[in-house]
Amino acid sequence: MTILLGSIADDYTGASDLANTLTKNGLATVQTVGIPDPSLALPDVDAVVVSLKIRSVPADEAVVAAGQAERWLRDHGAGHVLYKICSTFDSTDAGNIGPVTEALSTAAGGGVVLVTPAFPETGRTVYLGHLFVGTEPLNESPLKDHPLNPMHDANLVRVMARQSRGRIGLVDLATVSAGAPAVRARLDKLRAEGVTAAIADAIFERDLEILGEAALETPVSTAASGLGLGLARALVRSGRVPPKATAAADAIRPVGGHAAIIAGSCSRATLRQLAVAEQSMPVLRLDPEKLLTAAPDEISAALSWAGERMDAGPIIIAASATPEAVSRLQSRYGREISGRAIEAATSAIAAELVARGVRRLVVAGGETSGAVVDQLGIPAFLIGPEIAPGVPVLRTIGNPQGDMLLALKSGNFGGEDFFAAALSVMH
Ligand SMILES: Nc1ncnc2c1ncn2[C@@H]1O[C@H](COP(=O)(O)OP(=O)(O)O)[C@@H](O)[C@H]1O
Ligand SMILES: O=C(O)[C@@H](O)C(=O)COP(=O)(O)O
Repeated sequence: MTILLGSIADDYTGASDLANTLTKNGLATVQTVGIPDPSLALPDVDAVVVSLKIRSVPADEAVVAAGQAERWLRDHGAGHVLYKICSTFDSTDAGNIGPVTEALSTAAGGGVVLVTPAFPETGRTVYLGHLFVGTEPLNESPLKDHPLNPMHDANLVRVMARQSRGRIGLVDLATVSAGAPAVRARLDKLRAEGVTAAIADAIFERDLEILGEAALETPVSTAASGLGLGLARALVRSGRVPPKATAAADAIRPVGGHAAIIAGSCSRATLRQLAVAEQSMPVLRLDPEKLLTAAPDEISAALSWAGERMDAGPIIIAASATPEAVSRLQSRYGREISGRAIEAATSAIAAELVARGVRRLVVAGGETSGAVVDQLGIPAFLIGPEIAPGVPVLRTIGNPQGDMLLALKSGNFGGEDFFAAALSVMH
């Protein structure tokens, strides 16, 4: 297999979001969970997105994992490697967006790395280095209350500088609007000034097309799905993408079995989606404190509840809680400990539901999805049709439990009827 574009995603929902964008923009794409085992039969694709679960781990761990994935992607032909981060730049000051970007750039021979979380289709825009989520600056958006990576600064040049050894520059909107040659000239100037990475403004898709064209001439970029759109379109325009039969129809073939939804995201969007779904589906609200203090009991109670309802239709099990409840729990038990314990419990519940016949599974939350997919041991996914911007249907490849359909929903994504919409295309 020789690929044109490689990506390392810092979480699994983000990986499926990017794989969806690449597929929609003309690249046959597969999502792998970690570096694929050589025995795994992958289809012939233009792009591979290696999903890692490194968004919230110590930066040095993330650097090692991303470096191994980069080598695999380069060995399989990738001329450009995109480090897929969150469109809301989720990371703390000790986060790894800076360190991983620097390590990938060094491995590829240096230069200025273009960095942009812009993803206009989901309302993420960047102006003068400041990230907006819809109409709100990042630090006033719901991301200020994220359970693991609360975001308190919308100025990404500053955020990235706090995580980086090198200097961080800006490619402003006026330069982007002037076209790819102007962006290249700006990167050359920044490089001469000793800058190692630059936040790029982008508001419209055409900005991302320009940035994609400029980035494709460099070995590494760091971005959300928006730049994926630009890179994919630039590759297609270059005539280097061989024609292929579309795999979307194959990816959506029915799998039968029971259907379940597991939610660990505490985002405003997920809380609303749960409230809406509660009107038409059985929803079990887990007791988050019990998941920390008496997990086996709470898990087996949840499984009995599910067992009584699964034959009749889809069920939802959620740990999700309001920002106030999350912060109460965290102040008692610690942020990291609460998050990891709840992930362990939700993934244990998901695995047991699959053992009892669930074959269609929707997971809400990036960290939660990572924990669930790891627990199930799924090695890779084909990309099916889009349910909502950034969320495709996924079909397992090489799954020990047999073929399953999944949707890994980023906490912030999807309309208020997302859960019903997802199940309506997963049969
Ligand atoms: N009630 C709760 N209290 C505290 N933390 C929670 C609660 N419910 C879920 N969590 C944790 O919050 C984190 C949510 O992150 P994630 O799954 O990535 O969602 P999102 O996609 O919204 O960022 C996970 O670590 C999850 O275990
Ligand atoms: O870029 C995005 O916003 C998503 O692809 C993503 O990574 C979201 O992260 P989670 O909300 O943690 O799933």
